[in-house]
Amino acid sequence: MAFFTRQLCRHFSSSAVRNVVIKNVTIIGGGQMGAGIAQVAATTGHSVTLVDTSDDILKTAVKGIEGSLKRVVKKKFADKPEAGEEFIQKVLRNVSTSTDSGSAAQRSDLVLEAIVENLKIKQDIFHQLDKVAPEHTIFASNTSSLPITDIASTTSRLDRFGGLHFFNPVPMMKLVEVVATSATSKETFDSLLNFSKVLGKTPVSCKDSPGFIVNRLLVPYLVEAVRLHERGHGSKEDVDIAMKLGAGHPMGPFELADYVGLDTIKFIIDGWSAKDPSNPLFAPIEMLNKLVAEGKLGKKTGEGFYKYKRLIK
Ligand SMILES: CCCCCCC[C@H](O)CC(=O)SCCNC(=O)CCNC(=O)[C@H](O)C(C)(C)COP(=O)([O-])OP(=O)([O-])OC[C@H]1O[C@@H](n2cnc3c(N)ncnc32)[C@H](O)[C@@H]1OP(=O)([O-])[O-]
Ligand SMILES: NC(=O)c1ccc[n+]([C@@H]2O[C@H](COP(=O)([O-])OP(=O)(O)OC[C@H]3O[C@@H](n4cnc5c(N)ncnc54)[C@H](O)[C@@H]3O)[C@@H](O)[C@H]2O)c1
Repeated sequence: MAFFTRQLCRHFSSSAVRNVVIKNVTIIGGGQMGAGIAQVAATTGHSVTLVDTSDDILKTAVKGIEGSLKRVVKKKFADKPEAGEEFIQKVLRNVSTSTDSGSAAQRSDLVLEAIVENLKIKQDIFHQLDKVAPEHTIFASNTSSLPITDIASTTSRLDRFGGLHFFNPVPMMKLVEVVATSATSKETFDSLLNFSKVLGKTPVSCKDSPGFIVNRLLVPYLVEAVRLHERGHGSKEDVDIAMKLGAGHPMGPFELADYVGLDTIKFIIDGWSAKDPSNPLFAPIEMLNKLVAEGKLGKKTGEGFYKYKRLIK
């Protein structure tokens, strides 16, 4: 009963919070996803603070954003290099960096987390930020596989908490899965939906179910590709060619796994296996575990299933 009363109070205390127009955004985690989301949010005129654990990581993240903007500009401003450079500088002026998530959150309409796929770490950070962020501030996670309800559970703003699941590479991929838990308010959900549209993305609505829509279908596919190869039924190269030319995918499953990051894929499979240990789909995958143990995490470290000359960042 006490728990129920507490939940009701939370809903009442925030009933004054209407649709939040998101202008100031804090993004926690300046890795592949956080940097990509920061880029898109800054390009669409938002004021973005990108937070990570060290200035060196943040420097690399901003360099990555600049590199990605150069690729965009090469096409968009093909005949006007000066206008292209001006565009890049304008976008970069919208991005600031910080190693202090607390002070960044104090100035934010939205705090979006894109850190390592680990429930405890995500819970801890939101628990801390909940104490300092303004009442109207919406919290969201970019998790690939963890229940938003579990991540939100360490905060007192269950009605102002949702999922915003972007896809890699963020500047190119049009989809955002907008996830509502049973406690997410309609105002919060609408604000997140609207934010996704302002970023130029196409949002779809998802329930807080494992893997939402895309990963619930993509992860079993990827896992089966690796097992097929482990059984000796096809080389990595042939599996990738087959899925590109036979199924029209832009990348084969091994290329995609390297692109996403093998550590992230291992976190997802291990997490789902812990929740559903008898499901053979999520049993350990020897080849994947070995590569992760060796620090071969895919394109971001220069080697995964394949070797890469050029790193992502
Ligand atoms: C396995 C999954 C398991 C689950 C794991 C969870 C994952 C997660 O939760 C969900 C996901 O994200 S799932 C993953 C979902 N993701 C997928 O499924 C991705 C599937 N792959 C693809 O859609 C395409 O291969 C790409 C769009 C990545 C590249 O296109 P391409 O034609 O094959 O190769 P290209 O020639 O290199 O690039 C062409 C042009 O694209 C542009 N551009 C590219 N990157 C850019 C960037 N970062 N910035 C700016 N621009 C960028 C640029 O204009 C470039 O021209 P440039 O002249 O070279 O500068
Ligand atoms: N890689 C993908 O294709 C993809 C796609 C969609 C969603 N996601 C999800 O996005 C999240 C991030 O994935 P990624 O691929 O960008 O990972 P990444 O390893 O590239 O980046 C994670 C970043 O978070 C930083 N970080 C870790 N703990 C932190 C903390 N306490 N405070 C601040 N920064 C911290 C790390 O230093 C790193 O820079 C994960 O939850 C992942 O499941 C990944």
